[in-house]
Amino acid sequence: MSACPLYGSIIKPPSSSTTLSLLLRKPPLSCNFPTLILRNRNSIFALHSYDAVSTQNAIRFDVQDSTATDSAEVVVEPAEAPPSDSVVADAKPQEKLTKLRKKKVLFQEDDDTIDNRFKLRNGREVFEEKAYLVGVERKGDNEDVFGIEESLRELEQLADTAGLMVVGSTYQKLTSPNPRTYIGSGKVSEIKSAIHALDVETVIFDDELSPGQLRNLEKVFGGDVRVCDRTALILDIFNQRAATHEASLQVSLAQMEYQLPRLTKMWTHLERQSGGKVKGMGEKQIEVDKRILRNQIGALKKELESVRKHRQQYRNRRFSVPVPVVALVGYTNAGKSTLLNQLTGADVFAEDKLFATLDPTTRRVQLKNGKEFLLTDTVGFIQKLPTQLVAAFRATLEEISESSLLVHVVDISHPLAEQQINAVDKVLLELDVSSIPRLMVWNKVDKASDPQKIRLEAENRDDVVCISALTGDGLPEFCNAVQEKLKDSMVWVEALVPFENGDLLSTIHQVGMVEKTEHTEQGTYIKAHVPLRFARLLTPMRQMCVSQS
Ligand SMILES: Nc1nc2c(ncn2[C@@H]2O[C@H](COP(=O)(O)OP(=O)(O)OP(=O)(O)O)[C@@H](O)[C@H]2O)c(=O)[nH]1
Ligand SMILES: [Mg+2]
Repeated sequence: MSACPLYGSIIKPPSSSTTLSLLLRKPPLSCNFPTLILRNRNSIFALHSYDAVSTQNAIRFDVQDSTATDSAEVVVEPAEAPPSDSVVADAKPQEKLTKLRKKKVLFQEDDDTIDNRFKLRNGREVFEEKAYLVGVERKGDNEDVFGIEESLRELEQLADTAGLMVVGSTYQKLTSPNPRTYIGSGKVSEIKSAIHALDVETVIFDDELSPGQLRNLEKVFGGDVRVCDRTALILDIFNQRAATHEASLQVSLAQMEYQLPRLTKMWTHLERQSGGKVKGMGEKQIEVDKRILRNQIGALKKELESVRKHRQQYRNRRFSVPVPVVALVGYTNAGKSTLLNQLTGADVFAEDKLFATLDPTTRRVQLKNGKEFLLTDTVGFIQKLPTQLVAAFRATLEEISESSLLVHVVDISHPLAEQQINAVDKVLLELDVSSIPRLMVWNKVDKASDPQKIRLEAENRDDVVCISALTGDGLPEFCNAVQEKLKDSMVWVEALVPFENGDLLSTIHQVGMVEKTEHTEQGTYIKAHVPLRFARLLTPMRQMCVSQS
């Protein structure tokens, strides 16, 4: 069995001599099913997380053991056994344990303080860790349009969404981040003082840290402080929020790909033992761990592929009824789900948190004039979106690439609305969807400081509609604009539909834009804009029409 390279620390002491109630802080990149091995002078015993009460960011193990003492050492292993060619497979249990990183159980807080820090969020118990945020403002960097303070504010929102309690933040102006520690040595000392003064448990960096930076910072801050970056935090939020099998697979894949280059960390103590040289057991173990992880990544990709095939079949079935599909895209928290709920009476989870939605939801929008279209809600975007996530969510985002129209929902009341628009455009560019027509929607007009000014500005531009998804203001105009835009993506047909194809005629009315119908002896003569896929169906009737004229 191989050790999990990233793990939590014990944050709650045994509460009585007979019941050992341990809270294992779950790291952002923890294994899904860790085994906890508790070892003291007298005994070694293993627990599996499925025996445990799982909270969003902590796992509670309740065990009956009167021999447990506060000097117990704790290690965490993944539950699954490695492939049989693993070099550690034959090692004796005792030896294996010595290879694992050990941690002293530290009991610093009493039960009451700890219990107060459990908060109920969305019906789940979350342990509020104390977090400290750190950013770097690059001197003369015009690309960093968000500005460091705004970027840190967004990071705070992300931390809050993940269930952390932000107790402080700091940033430093640098030409470029320090390759060893991301920030300069003076700043490192300042953060170390803040860690002690504020009892900080997690330090979060606003940019993705290299594996080396992560390792060095963990070393200077000390073993009990968890160091993570924006990417790990976003991955953690996605992990917490993944509700479907497909979303879970996608997040696990992204997490493992993030983890792969960072695997060295676990074995640094072995490297030290071998006199600082990276040869020997530690190195072999890294290779084994990397191979195991690569195998798991391969298996996950295969499983995702089969899930995708199912989804494709479902989508093909949906396309057999040629209702145009409109995809809602936009920055996280812009109001996409609220808009879908308002228009369709759907019950998609919408809240003032980042990444409320992970899975695409599609609902039918029926208009008063009898027309209809399908509206798809998608995962929100964010600046500095981890590339692993974009890649892993490509399947989900296929919903976007196969739609007839993209509706870009913008929170126009946000002070950085323009920067958010640019961040979304950047992701859309990566997704290669430039050929799909777009409609821009300025949402939350009710919340803007000067709604009238916003409305006037929108009127001067022909590609923007102002709405309030919350109050329903502007929704009829939105539906009209969607229809007009859809018309642009349709093709013009003139066809003679025989009377026996009455169903077809009503579908044309449903999905297309009918300009004229005329009953003739041979059937109904129709002039309309219809979706391209549908136009193909009508080809024989179009020829009939030509031969008639
Ligand atoms: N005042 C106001 N609040 C709104 C409006 N539309 C949405 N909201 C609020 O904004 C927050 C985010 O809304 P969601 O619909 O969850 O946003 P989303 O774009 O789906 O977010 P993600 O799923 O995270 O990408 C919620 O608290 C909504 O109530 C609006 O028109 N006006
Ligand atoms: Mg949403």
